[in-house]
Amino acid sequence: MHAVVARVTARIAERSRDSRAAYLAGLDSMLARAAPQERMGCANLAHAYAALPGAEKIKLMAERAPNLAIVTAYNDMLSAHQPYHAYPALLRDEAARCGATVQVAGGVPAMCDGVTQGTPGMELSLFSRDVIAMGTAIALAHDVFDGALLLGVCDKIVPGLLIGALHYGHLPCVFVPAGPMRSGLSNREKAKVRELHAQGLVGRAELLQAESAAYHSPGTCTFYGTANSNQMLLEAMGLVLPGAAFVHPDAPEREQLTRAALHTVLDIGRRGARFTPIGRLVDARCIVNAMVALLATGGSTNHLIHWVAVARSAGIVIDWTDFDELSSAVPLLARVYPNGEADVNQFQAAGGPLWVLRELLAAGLMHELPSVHPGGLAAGARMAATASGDETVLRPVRQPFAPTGGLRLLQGKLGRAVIKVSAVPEDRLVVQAPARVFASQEELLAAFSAGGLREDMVAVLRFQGPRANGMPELHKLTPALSVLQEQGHRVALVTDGRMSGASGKVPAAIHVTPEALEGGPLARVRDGDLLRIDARAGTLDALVDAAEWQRRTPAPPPEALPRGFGRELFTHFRRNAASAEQGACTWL
Ligand SMILES: O=C(O)[C@H](O)[C@@H](O)[C@H](O)[C@H](O)COP(=O)(O)O
Ligand code: SF4
Repeated sequence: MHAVVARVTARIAERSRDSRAAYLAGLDSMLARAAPQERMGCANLAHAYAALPGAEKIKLMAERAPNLAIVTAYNDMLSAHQPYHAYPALLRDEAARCGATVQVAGGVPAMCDGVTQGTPGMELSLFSRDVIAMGTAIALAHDVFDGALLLGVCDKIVPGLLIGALHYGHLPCVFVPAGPMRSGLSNREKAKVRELHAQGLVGRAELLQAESAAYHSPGTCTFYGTANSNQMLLEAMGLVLPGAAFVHPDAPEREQLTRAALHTVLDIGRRGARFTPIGRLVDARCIVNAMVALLATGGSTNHLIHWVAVARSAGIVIDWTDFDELSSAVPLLARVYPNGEADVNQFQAAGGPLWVLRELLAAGLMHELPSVHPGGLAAGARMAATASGDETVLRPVRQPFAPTGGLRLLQGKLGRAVIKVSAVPEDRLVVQAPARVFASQEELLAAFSAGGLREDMVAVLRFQGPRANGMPELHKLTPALSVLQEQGHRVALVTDGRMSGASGKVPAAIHVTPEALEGGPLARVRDGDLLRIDARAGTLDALVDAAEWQRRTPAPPPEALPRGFGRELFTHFRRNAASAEQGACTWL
């Protein structure tokens, strides 16, 4: 085991000792209970089974057949989730063949960040994660289940399902992916058309044509953003069938993998050969494996928030210093857009998540752990080829793209922040320039369209944190900032908001904590202040005289509270949200 990985794991386990012990005690008390048929009232059972066909009622009542919950995030709005419409029938059919039953225990909402990007709806996005977690708990609260199949792929949906399922840690759970769409217009070509449009060089019709050629059918979008990072992290945690993530929705193997997921939940159930409740599987080592996989692939910055919340749901406490320390030892093995030209289909063809696991396990950078698959992570990793299928996409640990991971911690006078370095050109890892403060992304884009930004600048967008407006992704800024960068200006973004997992090539210090609304230093920044983002040194500073800095009165937050688009319904989420570094949890 690599010394840094061992040290960080030990520190996390020690820090989490009491909370993890309390979590496991709760899990064991749930396991100690009698079967639902004894433990629950007759009316409860009758209600639970009322809609089942007669034969299945008998299976459950008389034969005590295993009954599995399906928690589904199906809707037609996420291309990645649209295939799920057919999954319950498929799983029901497979369960009947195994003498088991399945019930759709509940559906959870799923927001497509691509649809809401740049719109007020994006201010519900982060908190939808906790709504999904609550929905998962509501589904599993029917409490007549021997295991769960979790149907979700995208950004906040996998974290939300995982957070909810971990609150039922006594259950064996398996994630059931649906796969990516085939490659259309490449992500780089799509980004180019966006930049031309941002400069007024192509019209809306041409832009729409390009976007539609990129996003063209059912399946996950092909950039390595938050959704596809979710798949890599689920593989690293052993919560999905090995190699299941990136098989296309319409491939013949997809149905086999979905049916096999049902067998797997039965195998790891209490009557199966390898009882593996999710709450025991997800321990400090498992969380560290996810962190390592994120760093080794330059995954989404959103997981520096979501996986803190996931870990906490299993009684495990992690922070950005843990990520940063691991990043110093974990090499960058993958270059998938926005970290390179390739898309997730080329990533899969080059060896995919299993190849990454194989390399990281062999190098002692990942813990060899049990998984939902017989033989654990190692057995899954052995399914990968021994050599990379394309060294422009996947490289071995002995010859990585970079000796350190794709995400870094920044800290200094402006607070603590994170930056994705794997997508930023080498000569942009340090940017020192005058601040330009904007009240909103719209204001910045208007200034860009008016031609007012042709200069070196650090754009500061504040009051975008969890408690301010729900911490939206500000990814619509990427084309404009990219154009400025390509014109030779030294530009960067500093914000207490988020960026998309698909953002990348412009240096961005994001998730700044404490957020401006909570007295964070960003509120003291003025136009013209010299700011410095140094991703090499890991610093984020305002080069302003200390006395002057202290004298300053923090800028006031925007008067109007977020209203419309149902944002009023999330007032208590904003009020209760923990900091980004604490996972922006709204339930603590
Ligand atoms: O974190 C992510 O990966 C993003 O939220 C992603 O899910 C979102 O859809 C982007 O907006 C897609 O990128 P475009 O907006 O560039 O299409
Ligand atoms: S990856 Fe993003 S844009 Fe694509 S379906 Fe998922 S949420 Fe929507």
